[in-house]
Amino acid sequence: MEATTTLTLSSSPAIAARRSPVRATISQSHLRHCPVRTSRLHVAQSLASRPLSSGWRWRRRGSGLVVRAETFGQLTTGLESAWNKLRGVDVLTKETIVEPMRDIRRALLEADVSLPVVRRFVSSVSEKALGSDVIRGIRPEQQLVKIVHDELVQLMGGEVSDLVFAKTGPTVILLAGLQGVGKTTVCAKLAFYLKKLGKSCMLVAADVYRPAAIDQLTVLGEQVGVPVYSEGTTAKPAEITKNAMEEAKRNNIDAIVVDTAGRLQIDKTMMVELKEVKKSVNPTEILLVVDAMTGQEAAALVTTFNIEIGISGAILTKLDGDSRGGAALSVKEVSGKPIKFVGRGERMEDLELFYPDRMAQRVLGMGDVLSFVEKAQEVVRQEDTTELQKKIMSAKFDFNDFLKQTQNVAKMGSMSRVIGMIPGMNKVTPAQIREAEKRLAFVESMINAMTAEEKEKPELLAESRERRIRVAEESEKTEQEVSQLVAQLFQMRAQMKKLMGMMQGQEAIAGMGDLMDSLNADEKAPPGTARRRRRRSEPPRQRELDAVGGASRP
Ligand SMILES: Nc1nc2c(ncn2[C@@H]2O[C@H](COP(=O)(O)OP(=O)(O)OP(=O)(O)O)[C@@H](O)[C@H]2O)c(=O)[nH]1
Repeated sequence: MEATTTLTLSSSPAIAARRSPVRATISQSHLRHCPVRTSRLHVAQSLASRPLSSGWRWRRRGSGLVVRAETFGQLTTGLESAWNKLRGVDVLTKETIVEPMRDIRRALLEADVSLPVVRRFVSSVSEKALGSDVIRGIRPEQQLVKIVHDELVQLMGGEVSDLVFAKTGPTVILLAGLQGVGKTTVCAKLAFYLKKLGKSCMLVAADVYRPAAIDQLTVLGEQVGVPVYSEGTTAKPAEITKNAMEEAKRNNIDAIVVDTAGRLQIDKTMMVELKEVKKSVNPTEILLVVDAMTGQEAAALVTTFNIEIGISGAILTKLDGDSRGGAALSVKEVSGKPIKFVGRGERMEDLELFYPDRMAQRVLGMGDVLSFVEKAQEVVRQEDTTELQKKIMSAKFDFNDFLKQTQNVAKMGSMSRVIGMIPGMNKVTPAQIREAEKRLAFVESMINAMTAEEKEKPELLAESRERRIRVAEESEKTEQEVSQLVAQLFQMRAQMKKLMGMMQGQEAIAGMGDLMDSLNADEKAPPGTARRRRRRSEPPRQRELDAVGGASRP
């Protein structure tokens, strides 16, 4: 009997509104020989007897593998092998760039960038590499990285292409796209984005073929706090949109976002309908929503829609999935239309403007500091930061602060996304990210078992073994794990204060307080025996530092 794996096709909230998760058993051999992407969609489709959006998630039970590749991970690695070929080379010549350019070509093709685009890109980079002057102190591989970076930025449109707003009357944003790419979700995300800009917004349910689409839009509209205009499934989309426009004018609404029906593939009816809507309200923006995981196919779709109805740009969804980057790199070059936004998750805040330069940095594994700072500024209020700095400098950083910081990171997006924005962290593997997420949940469970006083005064836990035992019992952890957590907090206090002190030019603080000593002593001594006091200056036991996950050695 062939080994089988049970797949739980858990669905995302929006799909859950339409159908329950689907469970299936599939043979290992079937999974083994299918590339992940195909088997995921193949499995989903064979089970659900209809093509599903790639918004489904799947994971094998037991010792299975959580399938989640990193956006651009493969492309970044492929490009890196190009730079590595230039190690020891002193100047870029026709001969020395042959191998690196072959690597770049292969990396782009594997990222599902269309061949004509790859050919043009490689020839442009080669020309610039050979034409570039040797700059003193700049290594050839650094020169090539810079040339590739600039070419990637140009390939993706050069600069950000923001939403265009109507000069008078409501701005009309018409969304089109195939089934399941994320149009309805993007409608709500756009409303969320417009509200952040201080603009009033109304959603329009013009997808009259799927009653669930109207319900879904209504639910999402409530979630974002914007009205949803609909006339059910009997009226024509053009009529609905026209009436919605009148309603928006009456209520002085700044922008309306129109959700339209998706199809499995482009069909005449869909195009005729979109042309009628366009004629009835003359939209300010017609944006095609495409799934980043469809690679160069997305670029072809944008071209077709642009020829058929004329579009002003594209919105790339599911960039948080295992997209290889081909869509992001191909759309502008193939269709001539810019990507205006990217979706990086299912939450309403997971829609952001598309910055070609930042995307190029991520592709090159340089992180995305600007987005990181913007995200941090969105979730962390200035006064909280000032308050936090004071607490750090007075070594009063407590478990409430710890919890607040972890929650702020969570608000910035998934751990993999936050890490992806930090330069040099692109080497962090999905397994390490999952480990970090697990560790965070583990720590939060212990903190949540503490009393408000203990969170504010961790010294109480350091001084009282009974308290630590109670927290361990309530959080179903061991006393040792609670002790390690408390020890880590004191480590963090010292390191953060030292770091802050160095940044402000102050002297690093003296060693850890007695509390660490009493804590360490407890660890060693069997329960109930007297505590051994340690000298103040003695650094925390290496085991504590190791327990902090390899914290800096004394
Ligand atoms: N991971 C991820 N999922 C997304 C993103 N955008 C949308 N989704 C999910 O994709 C699935 C389909 O989204 P919908 O908005 O229903 O797609 P649609 O194009 O309106 O689908 P139809 O109404 O059938 O045409 C949902 O589960 C969404 O939560 C994204 O950026 N990342």
